[in-house]
Amino acid sequence: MLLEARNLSVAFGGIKAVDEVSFGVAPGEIFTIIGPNGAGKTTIFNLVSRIYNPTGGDIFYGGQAITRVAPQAVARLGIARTFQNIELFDHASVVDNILVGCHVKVRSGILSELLFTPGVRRQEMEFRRKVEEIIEFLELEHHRDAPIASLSYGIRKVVEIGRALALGPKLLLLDEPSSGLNPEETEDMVHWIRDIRDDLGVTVIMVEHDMTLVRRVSDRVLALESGRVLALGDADQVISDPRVVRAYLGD
Ligand SMILES: Nc1ncnc2c1ncn2[C@@H]1O[C@H](COP(=O)(O)OP(=O)(O)OP(=O)(O)O)[C@@H](O)[C@H]1O
Repeated sequence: MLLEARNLSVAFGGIKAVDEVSFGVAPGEIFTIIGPNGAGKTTIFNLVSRIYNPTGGDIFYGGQAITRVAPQAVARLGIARTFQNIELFDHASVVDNILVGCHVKVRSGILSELLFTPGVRRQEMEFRRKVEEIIEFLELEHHRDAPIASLSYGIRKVVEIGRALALGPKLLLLDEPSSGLNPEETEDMVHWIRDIRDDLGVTVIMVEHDMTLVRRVSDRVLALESGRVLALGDADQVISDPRVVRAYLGD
């Protein structure tokens, strides 16, 4: 397994947002977490990306426990994410926003960065090349120099994915990739998610409400309700599970 959660729990003021949740994600899988509002989906992302500390259980990545490592260390290990509400620099260009993603991974000292040593310069060139590759991959050429604020919501979501890819991740966490998108943009998103896995070999875990998207791209699905596992398995099987249908209808 590339990522494994074992009996993962977190409580906020006595409320168990995530309660003894266990699941594993295999390399190359597209794994989706579904569930009604407040079920604990984003909280699981915040636990994996180490924004929250669990109150119980463990998280393993490539067999190594990451339950207590710092968020920056998680990024360096190759776990990247996007957010439910896009978090980009609105007045910077597409190129510059994606470039930020490259810098998350570097550890060159502040002094060598200030002096702009040959090593740093080489690295900067390498980053620029990487950004161009991502821009081409995500077909953002037309928007490369545009400030984020001037772009449609759909394009911004793709840029945010580009920034996450700049980290060179093995695992990509996508928080509601279709939220705020129109049907045409959602259709494009289906293709981006598949291409990221098929062409770049990146394992994807996503949180998603749009069941058409979930069904079309997911290998396996984890359904949560009130912080607990309701169902886990094949996408079609979980989506049509009567307990899952009931949980959504009660939402
Ligand atoms: N930092 C926090 N402090 C207090 N409560 C929190 C915190 N983060 C999450 N929660 C609570 O944990 C529960 C799960 O929230 P979470 O955001 O994970 O749900 P979700 O399944 O992602 O919902 P949605 O579909 O609405 O995004 C909710 O009751 C929420 O209020």
